[in-house]
Amino acid sequence: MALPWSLRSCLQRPGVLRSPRARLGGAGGGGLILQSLSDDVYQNLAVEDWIHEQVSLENRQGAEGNLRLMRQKGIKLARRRSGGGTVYHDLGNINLTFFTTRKKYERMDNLKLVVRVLKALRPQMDVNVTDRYDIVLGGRYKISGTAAKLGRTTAYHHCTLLCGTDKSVLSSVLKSPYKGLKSNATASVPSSVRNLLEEDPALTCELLLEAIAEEYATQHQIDHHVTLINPADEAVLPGINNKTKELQTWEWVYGKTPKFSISTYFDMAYEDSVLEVKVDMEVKHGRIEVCNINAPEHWLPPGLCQELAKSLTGSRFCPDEVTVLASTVLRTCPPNDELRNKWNLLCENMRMLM
Ligand SMILES: Nc1ncnc2c1ncn2[C@@H]1O[C@H](COP(=O)(O)OC(=O)CCCC[C@@H]2CCSS2)[C@@H](O)[C@H]1O
Repeated sequence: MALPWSLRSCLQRPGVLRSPRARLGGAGGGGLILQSLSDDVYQNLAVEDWIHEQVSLENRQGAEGNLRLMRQKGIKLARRRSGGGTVYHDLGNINLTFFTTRKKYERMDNLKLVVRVLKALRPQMDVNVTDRYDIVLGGRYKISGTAAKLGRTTAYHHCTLLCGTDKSVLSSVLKSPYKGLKSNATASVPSSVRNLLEEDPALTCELLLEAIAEEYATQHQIDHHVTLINPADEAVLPGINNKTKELQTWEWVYGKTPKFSISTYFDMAYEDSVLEVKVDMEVKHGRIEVCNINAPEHWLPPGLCQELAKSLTGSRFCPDEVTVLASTVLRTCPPNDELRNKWNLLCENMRMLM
């Protein structure tokens, strides 16, 4: 079974995520090509899970990307259940999911199908599958990334296909703002990316989806008909909305983040001076386990820095938590306007770290 889909802008970490347009093609015997009507990453990931789990039962990921920029731009963060690195999705990116039995799971065959379609559409186009299952254009520009999930008896392989994605957003949100970030998480492998539309403006997502579905049907000798699915339709996919909700929980999106540490500093402009603040944090499963904040002693009493560090310890690595904790600590602080201004400035800078 094959499922193509695209997503509204979002960043997808391994271990979760997805977007709008989707189709799937069936494997062996009968087969099916589905296309998701939704561009919501959580709904589309839920459909994948749902389909995978219906056939059998049976994953880890990193803390990459610029979360602050994503919040500013309204880009959602999702975690998928498969492996691989962090990828960016928007409506200019096609996602294809190939569901098979575990025995018939063969990523190279699926990717070759996509390459065959591209070569049939544009014979001059130099597209190849690399040994790490990327599809590259001109020998170096990535147009597709791959990830997979293997169950006991079933499996799925999914891949992206960059058609007309906003590359400047892609590269800016994937760049970590932390200079001193260390983690044992599986790191992404950054590549130079390219859109198929840059090669030929006629290669739209619609045209590509149609051609891939057609080739899939021919290769698997199944009906060419593409079945549209609504990932909110409980009648067709019982339990799907709970799955979608689960994929949106803090516990799933952030709580599964492997341990990482940040050792950084920021400069704060206060009146006529610039102050350097040093911050060290260890974060496990999305919660701050160790926190040290060092601001110049002549500027803010060390006790106040320690108070903030203490209250952040054990809390979620999330700017909203800083706001709540900061106002709680502020209530115990002497009613001194200068001190309060400095405190607010420090807290705002701590928020911006997250
Ligand atoms: N959408 C998209 N397509 C292709 N390449 C991308 C994309 N977004 C980012 N990148 C580039 O790939 C690297 C990460 O490469 P890396 O090889 O580390 O990870 C992947 O490719 C994972 C692919 C997951 C595919 C799933 C299929 C359906 S939903 S998500 C990143 O730093 C960018 O340079």
